[in-house]
Amino acid sequence: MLQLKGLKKSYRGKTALRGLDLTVNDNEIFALLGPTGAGKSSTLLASAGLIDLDAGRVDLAGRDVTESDPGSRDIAIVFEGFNLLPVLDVKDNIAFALRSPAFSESEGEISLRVGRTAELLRISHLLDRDVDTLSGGERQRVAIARALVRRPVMFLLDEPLSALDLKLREGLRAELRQIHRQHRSTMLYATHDYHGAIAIADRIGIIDGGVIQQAGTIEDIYRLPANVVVGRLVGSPSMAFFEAGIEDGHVIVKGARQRIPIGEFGTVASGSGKVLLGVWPEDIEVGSADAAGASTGTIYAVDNRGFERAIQVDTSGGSFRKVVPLSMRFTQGDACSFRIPEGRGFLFDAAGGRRISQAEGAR
Ligand SMILES: Nc1ncnc2c1ncn2[C@@H]1O[C@H](COP(=O)(O)OP(=O)(O)OP(=O)(O)O)[C@@H](O)[C@H]1O
Repeated sequence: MLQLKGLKKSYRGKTALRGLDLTVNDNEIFALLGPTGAGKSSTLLASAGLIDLDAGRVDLAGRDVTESDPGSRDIAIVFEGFNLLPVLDVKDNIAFALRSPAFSESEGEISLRVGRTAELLRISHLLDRDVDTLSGGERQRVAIARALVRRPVMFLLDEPLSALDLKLREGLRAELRQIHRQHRSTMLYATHDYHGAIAIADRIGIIDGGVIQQAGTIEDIYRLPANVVVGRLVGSPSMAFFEAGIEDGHVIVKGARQRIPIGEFGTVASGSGKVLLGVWPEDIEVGSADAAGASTGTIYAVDNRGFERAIQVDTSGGSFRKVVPLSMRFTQGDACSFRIPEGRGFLFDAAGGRRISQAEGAR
């Protein structure tokens, strides 16, 4: 549905996109997950034709639209700021795009479509209200209705839910999925919220530094994370990294007791030298300080979540965060043990951050 090739964009010398490639398939919800300044908005704006690119090509539904103006692209975009028109009431805001010269609908048809869309988003009771009297959540629904009513071939949603409280966010996310199922629409959803991305998306693209670092299902990414950037942006908590070295066919983690045979990581591109050992925190075993054969660390922080505890463990090779059951009664400053089970973990180039081991994480 959408294919971006080699997109480059700088704003007054500040590079936002550095040769970005991305494919969004027909009928999928694709989440663009990345930190602030990663290039998410620029990617969406470029797809919609709202910024001029320095280089690259945008194909929409099999057609090269790189030089086409935004109005002819049949894309609807919902921004974080909602972009509603304060002088119009809700129903005229929703109807706004349908009254443009690109549509030739009668007022009767427009009213019917606005009514149906409002029902879908449960805002029928708000149709006569001025938009500046609405709550943030209501405004967001109106903004989505306004995009949806056009039935575009594709939706671009830029952090559409970040201004809402958790409950509203979860509710609207479920509704977006529902709308997606009913309309079989294609959505590109930009967010910096990991939980939000995995909850809504069929596939995810990890974006940082103006390029897609990795794209795939969340399972694919967990199984074989492409690089350190991906490890740091995926997971909750994200991947743990330990400074390590390869010596005599073993991976030796700085300050730790374990010597892990290199064979456990599959084929490894480099036979010696400094590496980073990345492990999903769920795979790390932690226990009391006296556990036999384990390495030791210190509990730096404990975050009690009522039904579980999130701990941060400092070790000589690096620190990591992990969720443990409440029955593990760690307190700040305690010593603890940690162990990386066999067959878990990935090796990354210490300088460039690229994954150099080939074995999939056994999950
Ligand atoms: N109009 C602009 N003028 C100058 N620099 C800009 C402009 N728009 C974006 N940038 C810069 O380009 C880079 C990418 O910005 P972009 O808005 O695409 O990132 P983002 O991932 O959407 O970030 P956020 O999550 O904060 O919205 C950032 O460094 C940003 O400061």
